[in-house]
Amino acid sequence: MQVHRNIKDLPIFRNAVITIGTFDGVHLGHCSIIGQLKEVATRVNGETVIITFHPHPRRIVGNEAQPVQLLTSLPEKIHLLRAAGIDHLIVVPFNQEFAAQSPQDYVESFLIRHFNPHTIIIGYDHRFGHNREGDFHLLEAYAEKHAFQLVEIPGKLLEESTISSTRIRQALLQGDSELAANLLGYDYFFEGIVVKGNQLGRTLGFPTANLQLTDNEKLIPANGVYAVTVQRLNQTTELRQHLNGMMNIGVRPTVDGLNRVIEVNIFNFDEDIYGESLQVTLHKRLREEKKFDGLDALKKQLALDREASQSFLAKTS
Ligand SMILES: Cc1cc2nc3c(=O)[nH]c(=O)nc-3n(C[C@H](O)[C@H](O)[C@H](O)COP(=O)(O)O)c2cc1C
Ligand SMILES: Nc1ncnc2c1ncn2[C@@H]1O[C@H](COP(=O)(O)OP(=O)(O)O)[C@@H](O)[C@H]1O
Repeated sequence: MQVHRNIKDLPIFRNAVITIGTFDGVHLGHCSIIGQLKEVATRVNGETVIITFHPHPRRIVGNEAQPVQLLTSLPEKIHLLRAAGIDHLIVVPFNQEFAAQSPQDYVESFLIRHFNPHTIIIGYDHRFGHNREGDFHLLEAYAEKHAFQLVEIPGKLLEESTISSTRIRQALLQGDSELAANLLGYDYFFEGIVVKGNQLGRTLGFPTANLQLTDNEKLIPANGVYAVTVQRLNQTTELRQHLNGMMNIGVRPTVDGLNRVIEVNIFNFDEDIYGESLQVTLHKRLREEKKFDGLDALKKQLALDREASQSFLAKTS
């Protein structure tokens, strides 16, 4: 897959079969659109082209008090789309100027001029241009004159599909990581750098790597204890070491209850990994975070959590 970030420097596409969207999460709903894109491209001997925007448009033109938290960082999205077998990904820098284009300019000066589409596959509710005034009907008006095919993803399919980035975000925020995984088609993951905590973990017999997420727009799932796998990247060899563990997301009411932290205890592991980067995949939420009556009670629970996590991971690996 070729990734293009400069609209002014695009190749000439062969029968571009295009879809447009933010594709946050690259979930199963997105995958069915990608399947359709590939099918058409094969039939017309064309290339599959996805146009996406970065930053997320809702971060630029949205008026939400809480900025939208994302399921995938840009590098993760690129990785997932590459794995899905797309030929070209165009990452359009989304800014006020791009958002302010009239819908007519968007179609003529952006879509047609730069992509000369053979086919555009788009949801019936897709909106574009200033104030999201452009819609499917406007594209239809251009289709004949500029000789491109317009394929509508039927509204019925979109409405009946229970898969949406919003629903997956809600599932993760409510602690339903299994539902999220069923809709994503993979287990949710994030990446972080190991930072110093208050060095209490090792005295409990459960050292925990405290993580600072690499991408601060990434969604942090609900507080609680999770069975996880960890990928540790060896910077020199670029090999990934796969490890099992358990993770707590929360404020640790037993010890301080102040800041929200993400911390992972890795099983059968004893190395100093401060400053390293870990990718953590959530496999199951085991329980809520609780306030224990002292550190001994917490330690006993951690031993039970380790058993629960190990037995869950043994079943799934
Ligand atoms: C799997 C796991 C579950 C945890 N569950 C709780 C909990 O329910 N309540 C709590 O107060 N702290 C919980 N903790 C956090 C511990 O209090 C924390 O790891 C300990 O204070 C060490 O902190 P440090 O890494 O800053 O040294 C949990 C930690 C892990 C790794
Ligand atoms: N099994 C393990 N799981 C997680 N971290 C470990 C483990 N063994 C050693 N470590 C190292 O110890 C650190 C965690 O120890 P801890 O006492 O909890 O300190 P901190 O409060 O700084 O996180 C990790 O950042 C890592 O460098």
